[in-house]
Amino acid sequence: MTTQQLISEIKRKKSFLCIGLDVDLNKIPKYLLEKEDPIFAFNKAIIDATHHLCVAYKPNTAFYEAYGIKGWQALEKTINYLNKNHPEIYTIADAKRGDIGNTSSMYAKAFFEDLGFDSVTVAPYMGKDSVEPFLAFQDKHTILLALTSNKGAFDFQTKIVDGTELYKEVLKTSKTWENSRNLMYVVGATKAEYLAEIRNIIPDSFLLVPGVGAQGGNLQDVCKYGMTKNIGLLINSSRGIIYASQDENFAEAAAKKAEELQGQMKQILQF
Ligand SMILES: O=c1ccn([C@@H]2O[C@H](COP(=O)(O)O)[C@@H](O)[C@H]2O)c(=O)[nH]1
Repeated sequence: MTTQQLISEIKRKKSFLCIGLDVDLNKIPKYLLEKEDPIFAFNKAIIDATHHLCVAYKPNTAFYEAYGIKGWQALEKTINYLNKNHPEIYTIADAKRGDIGNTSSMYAKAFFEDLGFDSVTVAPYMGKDSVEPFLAFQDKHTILLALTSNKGAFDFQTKIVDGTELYKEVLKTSKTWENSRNLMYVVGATKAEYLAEIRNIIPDSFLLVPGVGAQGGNLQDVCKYGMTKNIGLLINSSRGIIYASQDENFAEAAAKKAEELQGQMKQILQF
């Protein structure tokens, strides 16, 4: 999906909500465990109930890899279901990959060609040659970790290196890489106070913003400092939406939570 198509969808749905599909078998309703593929059954119910409220879904691959071959099959079924039934919805493989060039090429092939995701999250630590194999794919996005939502972000990302914070160096340097138009960046909602400075460096790039809901980030603050004329934000909530209830009504409860966030987004987009 192109950036322009994503922007059109955001405007059409009046939503820049991304729902995280982080399926933990200990947290889903017990009756689903009887199904042949409980993870996919859960995802399908969540997608069916929420697809009109969001513009993106983000499965974090850890939650699938943790269940071995069955988990990977459930991930494949989920992305196939989305691409077949909701091709207008943007998909993010939150996999945080990145390695030497030839290995990164294989990661890119796995997520973009084999699974058919629109984007994948990538760690910038190994530098240009570890990221460019992802950027080589046309109409696919590479979402680079910039300033993450966790406390550990202060261990390295905000450290001053050669007179500038490391995360700012990631933003500045990555703009010079081949096909950098295919870049988006992760900035945690818990780091909203950094967004004004981030926007000075990357005024137009899309940001994937996890950390509202369970991690305590604030939607209004993120929008105040991070929104661009083309919105430029995908706000992710995972646990805050998908685990709204553990009863049989879990999908409706998730839709209610998603609707609350989408309602706030709709209001913000009016101004
Ligand atoms: O900085 C980051 C990068 C990625 N994540 C991921 O986003 C979701 C957040 O889930 P919640 O349940 O809404 O807290 C999860 O998959 C994280 O691994 C992040 O939180 N922060």
